[in-house]
Amino acid sequence: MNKVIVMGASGQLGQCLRSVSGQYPDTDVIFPGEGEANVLDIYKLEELFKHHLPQYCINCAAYTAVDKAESDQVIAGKVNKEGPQNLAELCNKYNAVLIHISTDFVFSGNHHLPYSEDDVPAPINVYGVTKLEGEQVIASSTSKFFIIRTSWLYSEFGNNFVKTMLRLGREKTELKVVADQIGTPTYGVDLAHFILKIVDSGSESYGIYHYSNEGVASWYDFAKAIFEISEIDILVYPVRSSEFITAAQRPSFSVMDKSKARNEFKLNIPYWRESLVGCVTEIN
Ligand SMILES: NC(=O)C1=CN([C@@H]2O[C@H](COP(=O)(O)OP(=O)(O)OC[C@H]3O[C@@H](n4cnc5c(N)ncnc54)[C@H](OP(=O)(O)O)[C@@H]3O)[C@@H](O)[C@H]2O)C=CC1
Ligand SMILES: Cc1cn([C@H]2C[C@H](O)[C@@H](COP(=O)(O)OP(=O)(O)O[C@H]3O[C@@H](C)C(=O)[C@@H](O)[C@H]3O)O2)c(=O)[nH]c1=O
Repeated sequence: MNKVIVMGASGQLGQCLRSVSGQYPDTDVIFPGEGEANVLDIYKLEELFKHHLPQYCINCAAYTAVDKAESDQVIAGKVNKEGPQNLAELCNKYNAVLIHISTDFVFSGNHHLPYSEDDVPAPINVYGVTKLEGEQVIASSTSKFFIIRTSWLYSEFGNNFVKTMLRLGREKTELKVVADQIGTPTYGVDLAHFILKIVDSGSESYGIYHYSNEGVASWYDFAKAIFEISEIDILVYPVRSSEFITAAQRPSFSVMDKSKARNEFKLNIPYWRESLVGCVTEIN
């Protein structure tokens, strides 16, 4: 029986993991409460490791407020860099595998073809910089790690773009959504299955993996699909990023190539719209 401990258990992805963990009977997944699993509290973290002696640690804890990070660099840096460093050092000491979640926002967005794991990251906002630092510090602190870069995460849990659109759809009659940022949505429940499949597989092919749903969309396409599937009648206008001003700049293209994950773990990844239908049904 694999013992797995989840950090950031009450966040969106943490809750997705909780919702599917029962489908993995050979894995004992522990979800510590927030008080006992602050990734910046190395002493309490070590107590957790000593007590549970996990084979895997899944790090879903992060500072994810992309715009706020621009003016909150210190705390974003601590959570997204020092947190992973603490966990990597403990995993190394207690011989556990670290599964850490990173982001498409480590890339600049200057590509026109999907980013592979070998492409050089060059983040263009504070959140992306701190997430890249988290990746780098893991790679220099331990060797048994999986870093999963994902993108545009949504689910029935926590805060995300789908839930924001459903709320705005109830409050407004029209909406502007950027059409010049291209990426791929990822259903958190699909990602949670991928993470627990890695654990189940016992794979030692450590390293960085890209994972999102299949396909390509702009935030505008994504919003249109959310309203269509939910049968919400609202006018949605495609706009340029320059017409929707935000504190943080976002990559204009962050589609990721998933062939490494697909081949290594024999995955059949759902197309983004299919998974969106499942999520919206779940929310309704
Ligand atoms: N959301 C997205 O669109 C994407 C997310 N990712 C990555 O996926 C991962 C999961 O994201 P998601 O679940 O959506 O994020 P959430 O913001 O929903 O969850 C993050 C969790 O981490 C917790 N947390 C913050 N600081 C600490 C700390 N010091 N110690 C322990 N826990 C802490 C938060 O608690 P609290 O709320 O109390 O601060 C929250 O529960 C993150 O690594 C993120 O960078 C990657 C691509 C897209
Ligand atoms: C609410 C809203 C947003 N937008 C734009 C702003 C932004 O460019 C885009 C997405 O907005 P959000 O702020 O919801 O999403 P954002 O926080 O940028 O999402 C990112 O989060 C981090 C954590 C990641 O790692 C990324 O992969 C990505 O998912 O949509 C509109 O154009 N119209 C709107 O009404």
